[in-house]
Amino acid sequence: MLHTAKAIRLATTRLYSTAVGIEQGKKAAAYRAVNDYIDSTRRVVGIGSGSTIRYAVDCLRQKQDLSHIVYIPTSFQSRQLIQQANLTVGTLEQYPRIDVTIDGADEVDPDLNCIKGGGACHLQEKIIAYASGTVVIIAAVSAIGTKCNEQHTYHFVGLKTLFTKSASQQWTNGVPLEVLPMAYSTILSHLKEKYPSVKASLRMATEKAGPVITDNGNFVIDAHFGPIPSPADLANQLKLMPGIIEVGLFCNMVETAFFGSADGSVNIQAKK
Ligand SMILES: O=C(CO)[C@H](O)[C@H](O)COP(=O)(O)O
Repeated sequence: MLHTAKAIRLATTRLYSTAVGIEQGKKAAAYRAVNDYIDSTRRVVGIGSGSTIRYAVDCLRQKQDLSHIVYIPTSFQSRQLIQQANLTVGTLEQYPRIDVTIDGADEVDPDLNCIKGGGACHLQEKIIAYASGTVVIIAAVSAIGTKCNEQHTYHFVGLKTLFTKSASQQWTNGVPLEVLPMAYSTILSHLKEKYPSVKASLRMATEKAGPVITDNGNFVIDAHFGPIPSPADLANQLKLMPGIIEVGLFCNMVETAFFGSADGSVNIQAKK
């Protein structure tokens, strides 16, 4: 009994310190990216979505000399973050071209191709990234623990990490595909036929009955293809399937990725 209580205490402490370490890593990456990339010469800055971007907005909020910058959000969450920090929100309609965008990622490969869309925001994120002169990614270098999102609790080891061979080795929840609701079932069927080993499912909500609905009123399919040696080819193939609106593979878009560790150090990877 005593042993069990001690084991639970130990496990809780470890989990807590790991979670704290992950947050420290996210913060270190975000602050470094802001300090390296956002100065007073910037006019229009894109703000990604997710948990790591919160630290970037927090850092931007504290910079007095950046008050002229207009921030373009990539989601409802992102717009709220900008507004709550009393920063200026703009739209893509007003500012079709963006100087630089900072965003998070679920997995990044050595060529800085990313899997994104863990928060189901990848359609707007990709539009904003494509409109940006420069895209930088921020993430914790490694994460051991649990992460909750709308769909379910993820158990992962080394989720945010540079991987060595090909995309989709750490992020095994699948490549997020934003799909038109009327097409989801036929897309699942086409995916199975075209990629027999794929594990694909409709992302379900936890705080509501039924599927996750994106900010754009669509559904999300998570399609796990196993390791992806050529992410750009896969993304292009998937985009040809009617009903798939956007694929959570961001290829050849990122200039620099910042991976933060619990000790505050940041591993910076630049596009080769
Ligand atoms: O692509 C995203 C949302 O669609 C996020 O940027 C990605 O999931 C990373 O999120 P987090 O910073 O919470 O780890």
